[in-house]
Amino acid sequence: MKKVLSIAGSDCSGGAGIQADLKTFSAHGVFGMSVIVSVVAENTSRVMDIQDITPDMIESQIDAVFEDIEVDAVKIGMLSTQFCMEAVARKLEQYKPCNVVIDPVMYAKNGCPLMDPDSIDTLIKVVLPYADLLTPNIPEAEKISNIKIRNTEDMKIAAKLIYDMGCKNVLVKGGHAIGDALDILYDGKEFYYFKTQRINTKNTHGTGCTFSSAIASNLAHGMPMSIAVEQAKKYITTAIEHSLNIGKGNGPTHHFYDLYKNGLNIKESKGDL
Ligand SMILES: Nc1ncnc2c1ncn2[C@@H]1O[C@H](COP(=O)(O)OP(=O)(O)O)[C@@H](O)[C@H]1O
Ligand SMILES: Cc1ncc(COP(=O)(O)O)c(N)n1
Repeated sequence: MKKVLSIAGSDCSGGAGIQADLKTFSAHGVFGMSVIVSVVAENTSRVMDIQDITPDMIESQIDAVFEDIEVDAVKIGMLSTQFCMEAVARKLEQYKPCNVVIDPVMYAKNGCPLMDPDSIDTLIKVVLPYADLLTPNIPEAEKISNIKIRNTEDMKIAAKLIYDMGCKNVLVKGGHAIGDALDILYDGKEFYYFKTQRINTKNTHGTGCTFSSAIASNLAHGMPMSIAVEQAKKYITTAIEHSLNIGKGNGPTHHFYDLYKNGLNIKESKGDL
């Protein structure tokens, strides 16, 4: 069985962070593991409190996994401060895992900040170079590339600028754009386009977490990057189509193993199952 590690924050309401990652791993038939970087008291509407785990404890958790278990892919999510980033980067340098997918989480869907804005330089200089794939959404791509993204051409310019900062592939996600949900992958040579119709729902809590974990799972299964993204796009689209009206804010997406195994072809009604 392939083994995939998530290094991320804990979302007690279950829709994003480590919890979304582990659900996605199970749906993809990989063995999921988790290193908790921050404990976030959040729900579908707001972030109430954040407690960062100490850098020593982050490093110990990563040691505990790597000294014992071969890791086929790593997904990295919320890294709230420079100190968390440096701890994770030290361990990436030490263990040199393959298939590292980094989602540079900055805000929750409800707009609450999850990363200290002063840490952006550390994110770029210390963490980003370890990414086999970096998966910024549009606001994150704007912050990292330092350009304004207004259209597809701007997404491509940002992808190139971010690629030049040292990651091996960049996927600029268009969930925050208007119109079709278009994501653009750049591998330093070519652009690949992944497009679906926009689904009319507010229940998109955890979409970025789920998407990056699906990609990491597919890479662990041995898929080449563009195929891993293509398949993960199908997974996240179906998970959004069947997203759940849980909570008062942005509800979570739906992870359903049979949905994936059976070619994403399910008969159940949409909404709460
Ligand atoms: N309403 C939607 N309909 C269809 N796809 C969506 C929708 N919202 C987000 N997506 C897709 O979900 C994935 C996650 O993107 P995004 O929401 O931009 O990430 P993040 O959670 O990091 O903000 C992308 O593939 C994006 O295109
Ligand atoms: C612990 C944690 N990590 C990440 C996100 C962002 O989730 P997303 O961008 O996928 O909606 C979140 N809300 N909470």
